Amino acid sequence: MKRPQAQVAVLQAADAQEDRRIDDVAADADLKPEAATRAAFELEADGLVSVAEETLEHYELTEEGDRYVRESLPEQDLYEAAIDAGAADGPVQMGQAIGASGLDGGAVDIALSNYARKAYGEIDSGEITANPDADTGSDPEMLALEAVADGRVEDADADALDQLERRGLLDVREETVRSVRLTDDGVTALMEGVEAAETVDQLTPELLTSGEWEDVAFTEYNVEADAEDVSHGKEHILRQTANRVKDTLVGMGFSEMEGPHADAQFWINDCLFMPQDHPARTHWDQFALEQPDEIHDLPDDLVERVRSAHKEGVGPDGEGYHSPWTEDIARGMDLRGHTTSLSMRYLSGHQVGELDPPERYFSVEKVYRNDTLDPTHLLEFFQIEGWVMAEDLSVRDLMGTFTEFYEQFGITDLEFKPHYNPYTEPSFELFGTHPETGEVVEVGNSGIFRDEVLTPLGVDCDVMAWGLSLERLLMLMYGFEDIRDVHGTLCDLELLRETEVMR
Ligand SMILES: N[C@@H](Cc1ccccc1)C(=O)O
Repeated sequence: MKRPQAQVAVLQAADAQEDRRIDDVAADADLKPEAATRAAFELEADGLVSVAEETLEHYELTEEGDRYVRESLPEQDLYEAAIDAGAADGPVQMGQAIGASGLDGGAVDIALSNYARKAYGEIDSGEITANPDADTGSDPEMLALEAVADGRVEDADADALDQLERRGLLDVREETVRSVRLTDDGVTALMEGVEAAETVDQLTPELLTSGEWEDVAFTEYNVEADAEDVSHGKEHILRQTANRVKDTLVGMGFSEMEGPHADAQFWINDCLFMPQDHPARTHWDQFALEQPDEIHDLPDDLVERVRSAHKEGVGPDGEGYHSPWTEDIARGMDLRGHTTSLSMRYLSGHQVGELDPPERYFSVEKVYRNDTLDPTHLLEFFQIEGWVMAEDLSVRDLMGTFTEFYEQFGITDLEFKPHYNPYTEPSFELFGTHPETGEVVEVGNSGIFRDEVLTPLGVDCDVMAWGLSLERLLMLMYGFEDIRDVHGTLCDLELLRETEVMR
């Protein structure tokens, strides 16, 4: 039988009686560990060897752990000092015990919290007692520290090891170890004789520069052979989904809007008929900018019409809030709390010129809100903004658009709830069902712009609009339960690596 050189070497180095670690096999076979691993997987696919995998844990004391094992744990020091101060007979002043223990700085807090946890005694309103029965000499955590230091991890108590890891006294590193063993077929193959095929299994720089590559025969690929995982960079799932959303909307006839992340309150709030003295004004809890603190280029004619809508109202009866309004406030700069600021810029005709209905625009862009972090909120998220301008739009058009859009992502159980926005009437919130928890999750907000918004913008037909959350869409598509696993500083890299892309 002819086999590539690396496979022959692994076959010859493997044993039928015992598992041999791939690293040892590689050393005997004079191969790099990766090459030996690959050859082993290829041989395994043909039934000539078996490959076993084992996860080994390596324990190592941290610098702090190492110090304690040579001296003592801070809580042991505190206990000794408390006993000396008479705390076994009744409460004594904590300051006295701490002073006598010689502990200072962060060590005091460490001592106190572990002292109480281990029931070495009690700490209450500045006084400390010592439990005379506490056996601090055989503290399980100290014993475990000693076991690790002496290379006898197997003697250590598992709970104590966990606790040491939590206290940062111990580092645990996992290693996957693979070993190979010859199968009966492998033994037979060796007995019948295995020769190295004159094939090349790797294209090397030498082959390329010498030109030899033209004459050699290459080993066939076995695309089914198991192989070692290599985690490489890939597009983030959120970015992938954002691009898919964009493609979907373009497919539905929309064009993309773009515009500033930091924008004037004018575009974020005033154009949306949110009174400057009204609580709704800050309902997204926008972040204000200190530098620059105001925008310079606002269109005068539009500013005038928006001012008038706020102060004098709109329409023959001048309906509206008749609220105070100053341009100074409108010029203030915020991080946008929604991308409806972009919709205002485009609808005003100042971005792409006069619009001729029907028109459809969208954006998939970041927005910023001073929310409280929790499983469904971050301080920033991607909003899928969109609007359709046409004659005679109704709520059915809005619902139909959402149904069509979400269907493309496999979401077919949308629910709508009447809602309030200062700038749309009617307004609707959208909900979907989380595939894992079964909970009904809000995914977006929508409505038909009020005349008080459209008239100053110079739009005289209907406009329906929405802001949907890309992250919530992702949660419904993939079943993620905590948005912090997906992005932000706490994200779970393993989850992101392993999540399969949906198309
Ligand atoms: N701006 C709204 C979404 C929305 C946009 C346009 C019309 C209606 C609602 C939000 O952030 O929730």
